[in-house]
Amino acid sequence: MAPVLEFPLNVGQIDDVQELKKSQKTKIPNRFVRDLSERPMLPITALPFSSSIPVIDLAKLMKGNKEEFHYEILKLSASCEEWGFFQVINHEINLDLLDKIEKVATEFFMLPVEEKQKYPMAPGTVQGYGQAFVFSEDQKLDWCNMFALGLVPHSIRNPKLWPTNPPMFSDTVETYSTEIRKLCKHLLQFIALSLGLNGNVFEEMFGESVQAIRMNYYPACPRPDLVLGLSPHSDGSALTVLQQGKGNAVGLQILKNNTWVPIQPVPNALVINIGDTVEVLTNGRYKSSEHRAVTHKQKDRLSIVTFYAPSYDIEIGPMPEMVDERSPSKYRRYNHGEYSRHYVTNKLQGKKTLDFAKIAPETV
Ligand SMILES: COC(=O)C(/C=C/C1=C(C)CCCC1(C)C)=C/O[C@H]1C=C(C)C(=O)O1
Ligand SMILES: O=C(O)CCC(=O)C(=O)O
Ligand SMILES: [Fe+2]
Repeated sequence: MAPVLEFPLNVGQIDDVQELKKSQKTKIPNRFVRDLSERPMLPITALPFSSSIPVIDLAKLMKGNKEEFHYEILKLSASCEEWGFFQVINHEINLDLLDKIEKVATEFFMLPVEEKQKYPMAPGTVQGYGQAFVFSEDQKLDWCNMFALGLVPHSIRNPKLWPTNPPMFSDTVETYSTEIRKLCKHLLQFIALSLGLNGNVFEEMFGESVQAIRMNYYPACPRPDLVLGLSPHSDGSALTVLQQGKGNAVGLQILKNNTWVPIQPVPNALVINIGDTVEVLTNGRYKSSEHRAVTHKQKDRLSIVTFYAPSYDIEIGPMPEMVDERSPSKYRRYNHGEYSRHYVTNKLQGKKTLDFAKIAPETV
């Protein structure tokens, strides 16, 4: 199933942000200037909770003793309930591979714009090079260039969008994605255990999980106070794995208690967040938190993001173990393919996309 819009869209002129930057103008085009209520508060680095996102040691879950395992599982459960985010260390992914994907992604974004535009993201679609989630002429744009590919199942791949340059790009994406897929499977097992469920419950339910990768390149911006790198949203996936470029600016922020909390990168860690699907399956116990990216005046930033989601064929709804008299069902049952289509055909707008699944949107 290709989740695309079927009518022609007029999205207006979408400027390539790296090219805008090269033109050395300090004036930000109006389409990137956010309304006052949406503008980020700067400085962005020293807010009170900035170091609070929990760090989970996967080694303690995979091969720790009983006490270590128990402690880490409790930490995992608290992270998913309170933050919907955590960072994972000792994730068993070769650090050279993390460097390599960052290298090929950076090389790709450094190519001449004409080369990158050989893989265009058509309006209303989410794969290729450009800006996703733009549906109208008057929609504000993100200060970001994106490149995204569907990976699994093979039927969602568009071979025309796989770059031949840099030469190692496609092979590196394949190797990286295989490793990240294993990590997602392990994390979902521990997430199930942290809920008191059978460790295989998600994998058995998901069928052949959908996997996609998106590389986000946020050039430095002369007016980071006026723009957003990426609009506020929650992810439609079950789980998202985010790799932040080494030595980059801090840019990811999570909305917690009505405050945008910056995520300080931990060396060699991967950021994990709970997506809408796990929020629905757990009947809201584990949160798919709203997040966004902001830009930096001097430094560029790269993030490499993997979305891991159930097969489009499966039906989703709160798991019976997560529903009782005190916690009645907050979400209806629906087909994940339909949710996916709904997600990719609407602009990123906080957690609004999840209204699709809510029984009483205003009360959850
Ligand atoms: C911000 O989220 C996304 O960009 C995104 C897109 C994912 C996809 C591709 C880049 C190509 C193949 C299809 C797919 C929709 C998976 C998020 O992915 C989430 C959203 C849904 C829904 C989902 O299943 O994964
Ligand atoms: O770049 C980031 O830190 C955020 C990326 C993100 O949230 C996404 O791609 O869905
Ligand atoms: Fe996201």
